[in-house]
Order: sequence, then structure tokens, then C-alpha cells
Amino acid sequence: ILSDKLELNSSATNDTTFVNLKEYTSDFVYDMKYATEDNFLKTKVYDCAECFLRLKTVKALIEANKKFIEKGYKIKIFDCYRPLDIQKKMWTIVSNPKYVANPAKGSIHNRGGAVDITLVDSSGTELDMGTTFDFFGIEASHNYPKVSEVVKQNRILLKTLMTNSGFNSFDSEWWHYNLKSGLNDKVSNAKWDCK
Ligand SMILES: C[C@@H](N)C(=O)N[C@H](C)C(=O)O
Ligand SMILES: [Zn+2]
Repeated sequence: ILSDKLELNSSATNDTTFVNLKEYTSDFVYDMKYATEDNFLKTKVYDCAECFLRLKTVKALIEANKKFIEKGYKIKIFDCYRPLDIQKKMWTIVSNPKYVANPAKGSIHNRGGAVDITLVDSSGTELDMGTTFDFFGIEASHNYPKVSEVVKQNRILLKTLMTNSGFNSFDSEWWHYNLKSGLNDKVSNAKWDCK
């Protein structure tokens, strides 16, 4: 029988095992938007705020965060693994692959290989990235030219260290990063246990 719960802490942990980021480090800041009502669905679609990812994604993200910490910043996380059912809900609201991946194909979030993130400074203040998280418009694009020099530099900082740590950026959303090998893994609809 296939379980619809994420299989965790299996004795044979390998790079594609789903793990909880907080079990590996306390160096991240969290604002798991879909575990709140402060998101574009205007409803809490996760029962609790946990960041599950494939172990290989966790390793790459920790490597990236170390580089940001050396510069006085930290990664703040908005979303990690996302069950396919939630992707379907998102797609009914925003059926535009520039902003929400088509569930027929599956997002790399559904594969445990994507993260939605920003940067905070040493006092925990978010860097100005020009738009809010999940602003679905041209202004959120890496290629949008009419942003201030500060915003441009902040986006470049995020993109440079993430792409140097094994992630690809996503042109239409400054916050979304895909692990380079993330498309090789299976889409999942498993949910996680909330204690
Ligand atoms: C919904 C948004 N946060 C996001 O992650 N979009 C990308 C394109 C996705 O759904 O994979
Ligand atoms: Zn995303």
C-alpha cells in the first residue's frame, strides 16, 4: 500500500529522501506563507509550517546560506516541498505557467527541489526585492529593467549565490529557485505530519 505521508528518517537515507530542513540547521529564517492566510489563495493550505525537501536540495540550500551568512545575510524561506493537490488549487486561481506551474506537468516544488526565498539582513529585515512575494506581474521578473539600483543589486546577490550553489533561477519570479537536478525526481502528493 502506498503511503500518502512523507517517508522520513528512513534507515536508508539517500540524496532523494525527503527531510525536514530544521533537523539539519537552525540557520534559516522562516515565513511559511501557505501555512498562513497571508498568501494569494487567501487561505491556509498547509496544516503546519514545515520545510520538507529532498536531502540533496537541503545540502545545496545550506551551502548557499553559508555563503550569504559570510556576507551578513540569511535566507528567509516562504515555501519548500508542496503537495500536488495544493499545486492544483493554485492553478485554478492562477492558470499562468509564468507564475504557477501547471499541475499536469508538476512543479519542482512538488518534487522537493524548489524553494521560494528572500534574504534578510543581520537585524532580520528583508532586503528590498522590488515586489512582495507572489506578486504575479512583470515587476517580479529578473529581466524587468525599471527597478532601483538597490533592488537590482539585491536580486543579483540572491541569484548569484543561489546559481553558484546548484540552483537555477526562474525568470518571472525573483523568489523561486529550482535545484538543477530537481526535474529528475518524482512528483509527490504526500502530506507531512503536524505534531
Ligand atoms: C506560486 C509560486 N510561489 C511558485 O512557486 N511558482 C512556480 C512557478 C511553481 O508553481 O512552481
Ligand atoms: Zn516557487
